Parts: sequence; structure tokens; C-alpha cells
Amino acid sequence: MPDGGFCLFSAARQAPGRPMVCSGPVLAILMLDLPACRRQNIYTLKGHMAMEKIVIQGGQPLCGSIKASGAKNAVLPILAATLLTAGPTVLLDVPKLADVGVICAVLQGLGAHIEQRDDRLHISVPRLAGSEAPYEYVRQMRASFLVMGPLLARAGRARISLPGGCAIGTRPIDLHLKGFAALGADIRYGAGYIEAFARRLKGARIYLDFPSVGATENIMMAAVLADGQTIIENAAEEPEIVDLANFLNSLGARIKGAGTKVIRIDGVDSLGGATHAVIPDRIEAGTYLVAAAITRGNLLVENVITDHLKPVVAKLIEAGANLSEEENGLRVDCRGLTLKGVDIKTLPYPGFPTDMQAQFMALLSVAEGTSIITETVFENRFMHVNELKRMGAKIKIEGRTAVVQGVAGLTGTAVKATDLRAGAALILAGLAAAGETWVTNIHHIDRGYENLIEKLQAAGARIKRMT
Ligand SMILES: CC(=O)N[C@H]1[C@@H](OP(=O)(O)OP(=O)(O)OC[C@H]2O[C@@H](n3ccc(=O)[nH]c3=O)[C@H](O)[C@@H]2O)O[C@H](CO)[C@@H](O)[C@@H]1O
Ligand SMILES: C=C(OP(=O)(O)O)C(=O)O
Repeated sequence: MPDGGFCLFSAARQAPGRPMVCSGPVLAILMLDLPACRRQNIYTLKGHMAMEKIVIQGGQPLCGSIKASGAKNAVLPILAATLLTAGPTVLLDVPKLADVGVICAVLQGLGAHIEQRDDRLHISVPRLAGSEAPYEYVRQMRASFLVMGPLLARAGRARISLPGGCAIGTRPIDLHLKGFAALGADIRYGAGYIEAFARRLKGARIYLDFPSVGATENIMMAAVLADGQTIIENAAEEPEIVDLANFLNSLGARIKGAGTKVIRIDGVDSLGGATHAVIPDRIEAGTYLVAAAITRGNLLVENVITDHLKPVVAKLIEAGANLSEEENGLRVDCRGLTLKGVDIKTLPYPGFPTDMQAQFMALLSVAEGTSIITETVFENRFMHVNELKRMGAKIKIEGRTAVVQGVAGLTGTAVKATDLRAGAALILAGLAAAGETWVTNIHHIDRGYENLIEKLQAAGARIKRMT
């Protein structure tokens, strides 16, 4: 297996119903008793052994450079969209992440042929072999639900496990379903699954009560093969929506307005193949910018689209960090600086991203003065607060607001990642803390940060993964 721990295995190497055995610190995704078609190929990743943890000796300023990978939140819907066509499609800059492994397993169960070559995926789906995304996958990753739009559009039917809530909120899917119903799908619920049927979807005008990223993507994917025009109003404007629309248009779809509040989609009869490079991960890049700030380092974060990071950059500058744009990326230089508290309110793009809230809270915990952080996107995204408090942070929660009173420094201890960005925040806190920090439940972190340990080590951090 390559060192990155990202590979396809054939069913021949796995006894039915048992985890696959691999060399190195790897635990295979359990295949349970899924039908053989779903067992053919799976990804395995580092970081899933029950007792694995990340250990950090804090206090080392980050320096040098770190390159951001392709965006998780762009590649997941794009991978779901490959179901819309026989292909072939080639995706470049695909990050080696647990979530990518999960969606690939879902696609393979549905008939996709996927070949991985370094950070490229070659995908073709000559014919769909099913129309179901089972609970075993959806419970591991909510974004599996994004196959619903493509399946409805191409197969006329979809059976998807209900995703349920997660650590950051209840996360209903009503807006996705409202969109499918408006396009003419007949939707039924039963036994933990949603089923939808449509002979051919019909274009419609759909107003989203909230600019949901997932609903915008799912409806857009369903509408590309619908009969006539679909208009999505109050659509999400995130860069990942634009990347998905660009990918779909390169397959032959006719989408206009992605990245604005109104998206117009003229349905076509079929789509072809294309090669597409995934945009850089703005949240991963933002996490490293904050890592440099919290350690008072001097770091160049490469492979960024500066425009996508505007709210993050603005808040870092407001806190007193030095940021400059260079040919290869964004430099943050905080050597010898005292940073001050700032107020933050998470909002849909182009507002401050909820996926950066926890990391900023870690930074503001050690900034001078008081910061008010208001989380408006998810109702329960403060699970990191108690863990940060265990490291010495002074934070009070009042409803959807956290009041952070900056302290002179944090102290390392054992802490637990409760979700992906909570885990990232604890890593950042550990990089700045005095002494040793142990972060457990690191499978959450592996969902969204490619080669986190290696990247941070190369920038001077004393960090390692241990069992
Ligand atoms: C894989 C992916 O891209 N994940 C991102 C995506 O998640 P996701 O697409 O799930 O986020 P949404 O934008 O849909 O959710 C935003 C809010 O809308 C609510 N809602 C959503 C759908 C719905 O049908 N009904 C409803 O009420 C959610 O509960 C939440 O409170 O956008 C979020 C908001 O930027 C990010 O934090 C996630 O990292
Ligand atoms: C919340 C996130 O992802 P997901 O929507 O896949 O849970 C995230 O990336 O921070």
C-alpha cells in the first residue's frame, strides 16, 4: 500500500464480513454484510485504529510552507455527479481523505468503475447497478446523501438512508426533498430510508428557505437532466457550488448563475465525459493560516484562491496578524506579535464560514481581550468549547454565542475530537499550548485533512500519530 494509506483493494483480499488486514497503522472500513457488489473495492485510511491519537509538543512557531490540497467539500458533490454520465471523467487534485473513500465506496456499489492514480481518479459509470445509498455509508458521512439527485435524474429512482443528526446539529434534509418534489419526484419515507421516483424530472422554480449548500448541489444535479428550465432562488453561493457547476458544464450541462443567489439550469438529454481539477480547500488553507497565527509563526500557505478566503483573512488582519499575498499563496507572519480579540458571526458564503469557527475560537482563546463568537449556521457547533476549557481557555456559552476571554496561554492535556473542525481546533490549541497535548477520536480529523501530520511536521511542528 502506498504511504499515503489511500488505495483500492479487491474483494479477493478480504474475507466476507471481516475487516481487511493491511500493513501499517490502518483499519479497513468494515464492510459488514453488504452485497458482494458493494464489497468489490474499498479505500482504507490511516487513523482509524480505535486507540490512535495525535500527540503534540506545543510551543513551536510554524515556519516554511504548507500546500493546501483539493477541497473535500468540492470533490464530494463532484464525485456524486459522476453518476450522471457514463463518462469517462477524470478528476485531478483529489485529496486522500476518509470521506473520499466513503463516497467512492457508495459509487462503486452503484456501478462506478474507479481507478486511482496518485491524486487523480478515473471514473466511468457505463450503467447504474443500483439506486441505493445504504445506512452503512450514510451514517459514516452525510454527504453520501448527495447521490440522490444524480440517481433520480439518471435512473428515475433513488433509495437513500436518512442521514439523521450529527455532533454539530440536527441537519434536516427537507430542502433537498422540497426541491426534488418540485421537480416532480414522488417521495416516500419508510424504515429509515427515503425513496423517490420520477419518470423524467421536469424543470421548476424552487425557492430555498435557507441557502443550503447540500440542497443547492443536490437539486442542481437533479435538474441538469430534467425536461426544461429549473431556477433555484436563494441558492447557496459557496465556491464549491461554482466548482460543481463548472464540472457539470464541462460534461455538457447548461448551468448559469452558480456563485450567485439565482441559478438557472436548462435541462439536457445526456451528459458526456470531462477532465476537471478540484479547487483548493479554503477551509484546510484557513486552518493552516490560523495555525501560523496561534504559534506566532511565519508560514506561506500555498495553493489558495485568495478570494475564497476573504472573511478569514479579514478577521486575521483585524486580530492583528500580518498577511500578504505572494505569487504562490498567502503568507501569515505573526512573529513577535500580540493578537487581540475579534467578534465573529458565522454566515453562509461570502460570510465567515462555520467550518472555520472552531479553529478561530482556539486562536481567540489566547488573544488579548474578549471575543464574541456567534454561530448562526448550525445550532450545536460548540462541542469543542469544553475541550478547549480543559486546556485552560475561558469560554462561556450563551445560546448560540460563545464569549471568549483571552488567556495568556493554554496547557496541554488529553482532549477528544467530537467532529472534524473541533478536532482541527484542538490540534491548533495543542500547537500553541505549553507541554503535551493528546487528541483522541482522530478519525474525525482524517475526514478532512490530507497528510495533516506530515504537513505540520514539515513546517516545524512537533506532532505525531501514535497508537
Ligand atoms: C460536504 C459539505 O459540503 N459540507 C458542508 C455543507 O454542509 P451541508 O450541505 O450539510 O450544509 P447546509 O448548507 O445544507 O446546512 C446549513 C444549515 O441549513 C440547514 N438545512 C440544510 C438542509 C436542509 O434541507 N434543511 C435545513 O434546515 C442545516 O441544518 C444547517 O443548519 O455546508 C455547510 C455550511 O457551510 C458546511 O459546514 C459543511 O462543511
Ligand atoms: C461539517 C463538515 O462536513 P460535513 O458536512 O461533511 O459534515 C465540515 O467539513 O466541517
